[in-house]
Amino acid sequence: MMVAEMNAMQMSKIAVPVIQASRVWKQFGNGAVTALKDVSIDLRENEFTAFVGPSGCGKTTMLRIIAGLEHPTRGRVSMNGATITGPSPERGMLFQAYTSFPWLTARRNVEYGMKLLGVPKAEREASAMEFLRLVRLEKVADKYPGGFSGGMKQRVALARTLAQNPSVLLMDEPFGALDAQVRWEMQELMIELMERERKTVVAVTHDIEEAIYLADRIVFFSCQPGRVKADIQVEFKRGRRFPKKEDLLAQPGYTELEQHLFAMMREEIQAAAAAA
Ligand SMILES: Nc1ncnc2c1ncn2[C@@H]1O[C@H](COP(=O)(O)OP(=O)(O)OP(=O)(O)O)[C@@H](O)[C@H]1O
Repeated sequence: MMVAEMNAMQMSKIAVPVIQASRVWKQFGNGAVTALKDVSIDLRENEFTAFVGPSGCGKTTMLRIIAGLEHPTRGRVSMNGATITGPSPERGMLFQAYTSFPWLTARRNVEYGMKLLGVPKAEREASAMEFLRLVRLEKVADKYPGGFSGGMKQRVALARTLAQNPSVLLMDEPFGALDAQVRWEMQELMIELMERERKTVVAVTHDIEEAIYLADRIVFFSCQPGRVKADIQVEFKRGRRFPKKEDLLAQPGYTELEQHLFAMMREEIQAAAAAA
């Protein structure tokens, strides 16, 4: 096979959309609120996409539609060509609120989803420990999360979601409730997981710095109604992910992208204030 052909094949494999949202509208309250207006987004395999934008511009609604927790009023969202009609273990969801069960140990929390999927006991026990090791909680595997810090609880939730082996991971402000240092540690852990697990990830975040650090691509939503204002490939990373956050900050192009995103955010906030 010729090199050029191989490259074309590899390219098409890399570019294949896992999730395709086409011309999605979402209205609430019998049309009183248009949360999304004609939004089309393709999410590609092993790509980390951040949904960014001011409050109330439809980021969470779009994420919930991809999860199958909401249905579009118009338009279609599909995964690998099949229309999404409801939640599926193929699409794991991680919320801001810690979603671990306090009455189960960390290990049982991680096993829980696998149990629902019918994974045999021995396999789920081994797998739970593997994922707890991955999020560095193996030493507290048999403790109850009630006594854990926020970061630890969120790592239990992350391990539980990953243990179900979703090909798409959807995160709604996953680190929003954590303090700055823990948030930073979680972001670096996410980079490590992306390299190891090769998932397609979408994260809603208000934090521009977090979006630039984690994402290969940033979809910026504008408000009233929610639309895609900009779809930005984070070109300056040139496909690399940075295990240490400070290494990214030193890259040429970082500051320009940050300034651009802040300027768009200001524009949107001012437009919303003028419309109010
Ligand atoms: N279940 C619902 N019923 C009525 N209106 C809703 C519902 N869910 C969302 N909305 C409205 O849809 C719009 C978009 O909300 P959404 O939560 O998707 O925005 P967001 O960008 O994620 O905001 P935030 O960043 O504050 O979470 C808002 O005006 C919101 O009030």
